[in-house]
Amino acid sequence: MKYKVIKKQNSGNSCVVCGVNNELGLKTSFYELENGELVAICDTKDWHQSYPGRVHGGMSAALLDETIGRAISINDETIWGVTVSLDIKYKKPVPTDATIKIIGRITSENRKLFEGSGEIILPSGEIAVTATGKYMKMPVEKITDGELTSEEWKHVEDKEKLEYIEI
Ligand SMILES: CCCCCCCCCCCCCCCC(=O)SCCNC(=O)CCNC(=O)[C@H](O)C(C)(C)COP(=O)(O)OP(=O)(O)OC[C@H]1O[C@@H](n2cnc3c(N)ncnc32)[C@H](O)[C@@H]1OP(=O)(O)O
Repeated sequence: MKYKVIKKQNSGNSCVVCGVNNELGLKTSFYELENGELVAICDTKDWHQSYPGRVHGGMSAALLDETIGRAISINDETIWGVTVSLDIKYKKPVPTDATIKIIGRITSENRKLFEGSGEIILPSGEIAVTATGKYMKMPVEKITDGELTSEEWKHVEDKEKLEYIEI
C-alpha cells in the first residue's frame, strides 16, 4: 500500500544509523507517514555484513531500535528516549547491497516510558526482522550532556522529494 509522506525527520551527524557524515554508518532516512507510523529507508552495504552477503544482526537491531525510538516524536518532537530494552526476532536474512524499509510505531506511552514495535521489510515485501522496545523519556540535554547543535541534528533535503512510500 502507498502512504503519503507527511514529514522527513532530521538526521544526526555521526550516529551509526542516521549520521550523514558517518562514512561507515547506515545513513538511514526517516519519514513520518499519513497513517501515524514512521518508515526508515536504508541502503545496506557490504561493510554492514556479518557473514558475506548478510547484514549483521546488530545492525538490524540498531535500525529497529532507532526507528521505534524516533516514532515517539511524530506527535511531539520535543520527546526523546533512551532504550531500556529491545527484543528482536530474526526471521529471514537481510541482504547487503539492498534497499530495505524499517517500520516503527508506538504501542503505549505514559509520563516516563514508551513502548513500540517495528519490522524490517525486504525489497520483496517480506518481513525479515521484528522488534519490540521499551524506552525511557529523557530531555535531550540530559542524554547528550549538552545543547543540541544544528550540526548534530539537522534537516537534510533528499535529491528527489519523496511524496509517497510504498510498504
Ligand atoms: C542529539 C543528536 C543525536 C543524533 C542521533 C540521533 C538520535 C535520534 C533519536 C533516536 C531514538 C532513540 C534510539 C536509540 C536510543 C539509544 O540507543 S539510547 C542508548 C542505549 N540505552 C541507554 O544508554 C540507556 C542506559 N540506561 C540508563 O541510562 C538507565 O538505566 C535509565 C533507562 C535512564 C533508567 O535509569 P534509572 O536510574 O534506572 O531510572 P530510575 O530513576 O531508577 O527509574 C525511573 C523510573 O523508571 C522506571 N524504570 C526504570 N527502568 C525500567 C524498566 N526497564 N522498565 C520499566 N520501568 C523502568 C523506574 O521504576 C522508575 O519509576 P518510578 O519508580 O520513578 O515510578
